[in-house]
Amino acid sequence: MGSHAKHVSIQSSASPGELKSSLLLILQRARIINLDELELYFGGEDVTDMVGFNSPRNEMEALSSILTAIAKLEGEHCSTTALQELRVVAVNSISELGEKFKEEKKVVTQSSCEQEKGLQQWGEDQGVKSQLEISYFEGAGRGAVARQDLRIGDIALEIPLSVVISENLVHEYDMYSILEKVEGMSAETMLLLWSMKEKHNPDSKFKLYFDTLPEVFNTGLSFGMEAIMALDGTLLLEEIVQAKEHLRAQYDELFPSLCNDHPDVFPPEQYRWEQFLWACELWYSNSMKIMFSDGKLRTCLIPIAGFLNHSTCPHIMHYGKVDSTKNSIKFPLSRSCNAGEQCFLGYGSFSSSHLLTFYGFLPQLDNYYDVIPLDIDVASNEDCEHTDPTSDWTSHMVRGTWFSKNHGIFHYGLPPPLLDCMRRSRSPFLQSMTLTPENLEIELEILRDLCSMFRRYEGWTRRS
Ligand SMILES: C[S@@+](CC[C@H](N)C(=O)[O-])C[C@H]1O[C@@H](n2cnc3c(N)ncnc32)[C@H](O)[C@@H]1O
Repeated sequence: MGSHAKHVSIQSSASPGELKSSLLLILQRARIINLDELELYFGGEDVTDMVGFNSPRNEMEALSSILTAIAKLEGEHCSTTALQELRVVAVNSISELGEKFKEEKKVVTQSSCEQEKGLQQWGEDQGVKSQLEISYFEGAGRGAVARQDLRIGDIALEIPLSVVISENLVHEYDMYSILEKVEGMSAETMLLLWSMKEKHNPDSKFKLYFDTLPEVFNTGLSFGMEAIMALDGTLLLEEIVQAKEHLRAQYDELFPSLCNDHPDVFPPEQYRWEQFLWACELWYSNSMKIMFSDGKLRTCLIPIAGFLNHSTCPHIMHYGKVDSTKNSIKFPLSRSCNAGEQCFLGYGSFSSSHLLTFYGFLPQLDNYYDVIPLDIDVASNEDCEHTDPTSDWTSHMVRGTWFSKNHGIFHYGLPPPLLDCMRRSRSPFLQSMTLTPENLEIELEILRDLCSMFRRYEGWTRRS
């Protein structure tokens, strides 16, 4: 790390070129600080491999952290022209990144959004502050569009807690006294059962919200026979089948007994399996995890914010915490969004199979989180743990080698911890990766091992 711990000094008379170079030096360090576990795994053994671009997420987080540091310095009265100019260079870099990883979605002009407008109006009457309006987009349903030019730090949306659907709400309903006695009942399941019934309540406070929800979600959980047949033999189908089996078991544990024991509270016609699945899809694809002022993380449905679509390089990244002074949830911008442009949220670092199973869409751009887990017999690789502290990963995976920076010998675009583990299983006392005949022999063995391992996934790769 030695050479990376240097200070970066910026002259007040720095030229634009010098400012760009300074930003790059700071950015190289910020990228490392903001690496996530997956990026560390695929990154390399040496931090110098990770000072370059790692992923849109890492780049956005790194640039945002630089802006935060600049704002902090300015707050401490260190405001200088050089600092302000550095800020401009960082903001421009974020815009360039946004352009490069832009999600292209066309507005469907012929679809009216009367119901959505009604919900927006209801929200605003309840104290929602919104800089967004709703439109339909090709292949993505509704999405939110900036009403005016929005800059970094602007609040695109602010939702008071009074219109957020969270576990506290269920406590006010008669089903709560029944559900709280059911062993193993979670707050999420209570909310799910509550939403199945509330959807049909003509007097619900959330009637306008329920009216805007799709009748059909089309996530992987409700894929029809044709899609299932097409996915035969894939890891994706395995994920979908497992998720569905889990939900079915959960449903069978609760029904029909709840309906039999309390038909007035759980009318059988509102608690069929298809309706349960609809509610699961609603919660999987529309809920957000929010940190409340008491420090508890709660799964919530947030009307209006639920119209925001996902992007790999979103405008809104840092959300999910209740502002205790305002008792609201704010959605601030991490990159600017021009008037008329769709404003995207980051749902999380999900693989495409997860997005398809639980949200029903595939991202347009390359997904850095698409990984294939590998089963490696760790028992025969015990030496890995003792000889090298950097190889203590217990699970291994691969992803598209085009994401990798290093394709040369000893690397092959594959994750270093995986190769390391395989090398040590072949030669526990291997010292270095030098071009000796012995090492090359080991490399050949490893490549053969990899070939046979990947052959097991051939069915999957041929289909994907
Ligand atoms: C929170 S909702 C967003 C609003 C949604 N488009 C609607 O009309 O209700 C999440 C759902 O939006 C869709 N979606 C979100 N991001 C998308 C994207 N980038 N491309 C396509 N569909 C997307 C998926 O159907 C997903 O399940």
